[in-house]
Amino acid sequence: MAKQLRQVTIDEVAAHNNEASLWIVVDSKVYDLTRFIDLHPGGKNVLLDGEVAGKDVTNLFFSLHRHEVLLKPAYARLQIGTVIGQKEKIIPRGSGELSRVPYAEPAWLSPGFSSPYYNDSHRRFLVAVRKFADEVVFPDGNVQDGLGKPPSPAVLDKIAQLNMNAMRLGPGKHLEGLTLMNGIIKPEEFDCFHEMILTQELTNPATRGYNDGLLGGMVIGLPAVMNYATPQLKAKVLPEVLGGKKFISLAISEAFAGSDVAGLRTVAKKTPDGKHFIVTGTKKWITNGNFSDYFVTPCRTEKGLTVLLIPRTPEVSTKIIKTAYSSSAGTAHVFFDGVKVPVENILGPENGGLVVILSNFNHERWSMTCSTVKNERAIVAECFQWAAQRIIFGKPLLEQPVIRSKLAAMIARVETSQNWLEQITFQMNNMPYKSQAKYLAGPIALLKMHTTRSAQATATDAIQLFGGRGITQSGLGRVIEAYHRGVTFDATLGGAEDVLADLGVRQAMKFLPKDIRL
Ligand code: HEM
Repeated sequence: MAKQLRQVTIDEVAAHNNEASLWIVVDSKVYDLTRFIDLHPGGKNVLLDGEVAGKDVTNLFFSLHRHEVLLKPAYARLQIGTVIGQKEKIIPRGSGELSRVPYAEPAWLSPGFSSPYYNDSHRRFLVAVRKFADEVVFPDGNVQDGLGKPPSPAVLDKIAQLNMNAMRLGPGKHLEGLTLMNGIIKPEEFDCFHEMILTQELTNPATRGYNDGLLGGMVIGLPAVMNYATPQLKAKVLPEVLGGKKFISLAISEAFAGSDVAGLRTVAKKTPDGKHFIVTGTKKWITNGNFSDYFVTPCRTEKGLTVLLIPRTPEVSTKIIKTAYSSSAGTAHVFFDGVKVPVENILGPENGGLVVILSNFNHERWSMTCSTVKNERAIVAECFQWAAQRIIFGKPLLEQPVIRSKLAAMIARVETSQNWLEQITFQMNNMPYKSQAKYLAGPIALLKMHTTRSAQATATDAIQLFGGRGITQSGLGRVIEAYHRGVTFDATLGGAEDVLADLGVRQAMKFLPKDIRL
């Protein structure tokens, strides 16, 4: 039965001002902290201070804690009543709702703005996905990311039931006949902007490892199966993976070679009867590798590179690699010790695997950029709110011109990234797939380089704004701390910034006419 809350006067609160009975008021709510004094993570003395015990400490409380502290059931139950004549003033964003903080949402969701790229189906879709993320995904992420465990099976099941796995691979034939997000959108309506929304809404700046654990391996690995596997192999693997029953990862990088795929050393040797390959080698930094059932693996073969779909067998073993973010991502070493793989598992042309790898990169980098921009925006909003509520030298941080200048730079960076991302997404919606490899490989590489550089600059600025809180894993700056640690993954996975910068310009050089001069 719900606890009956009392109506209390401010004078009554004031009488409970010592260790024997300690009450406080935060935003019209009366809390009895008597039995909490010794349990308070911030210590006992601060609660017994003459300016705190028996007082309305709303401003002080919010200068030291995130609002979420009061919403946690363990702490919410400390409330015993409300102050007569007062009303709650601090309203958190509800599940599925938009943020009211300026620049916390992209322009198309901001009051008064319109956009040529989005219609009502995108808005409906965003609200449904955001509600699902708020209620199902993020609560799981907050727990599992801390424990270093992959997303819970129950969450992955729900994701699969809504056909989100299929949607995360973008528009296309694989969506035909599926009920998407309980029917909120039809398969034929689904476009790259819906995919962008889905990718962005499932990501959370506070749980970067978990975000990748949420089947990042599938997003970057399964397209190679969809585009290059035999019909028989597709018929077996796609339903298993899209249905959330089996997991897949893209196993390219090795200790010897990262972005330099020509240097790969994993070898696949054909058996004398020509029916199998025997694969030997080690892959490194494989996202989701630790819990994957399938590995999309480029190997050296007689005359080049061949991409194989390698199922987990006793000859395949995996080991977690501890990285700066959570092991939720399942980042692993993958060891192939003489694995027998049928030739039917070749993806794309034998000895022509480079095409498979390169064609995969565009979608991979684009989807990573979607997440980077979303998380950077969330950090801009954290900083805006903090600058408004942090009182220093008697006034809010936001009153300082230097702070407004920092915020201006952050806003300009995220808006630039978002607008470029939308422009490229529009091209993806309208350009035939084959032309995309020709025209978009360069721009997507430069876009990813730009967004991760910008995101890193924002992470650094955010730490300056939050000070020590921004490098602390709990409390007010916990999102900033996690973001700052995780943003380097954005800048590294899918191609390091310098490699992408170089690729972008080299692609443009192909279009530079030889017959022009200044
Ligand atoms: C309902 C009442 C309160 C609850 C449930 C509560 C809970 C917490 C929790 C969970 C933390 C750990 C850090 C975090 O997760 O934010 C904390 C830290 C702290 N709390 Fe409280 N608290 C309460 C009231 C107060 C009050 C009235 C003060 C007044 C000064 C206070 C001062 C502090 C301080 C100084 C810290 C350490 C902050 C830091 O290290 O940055 N708390 N509190």
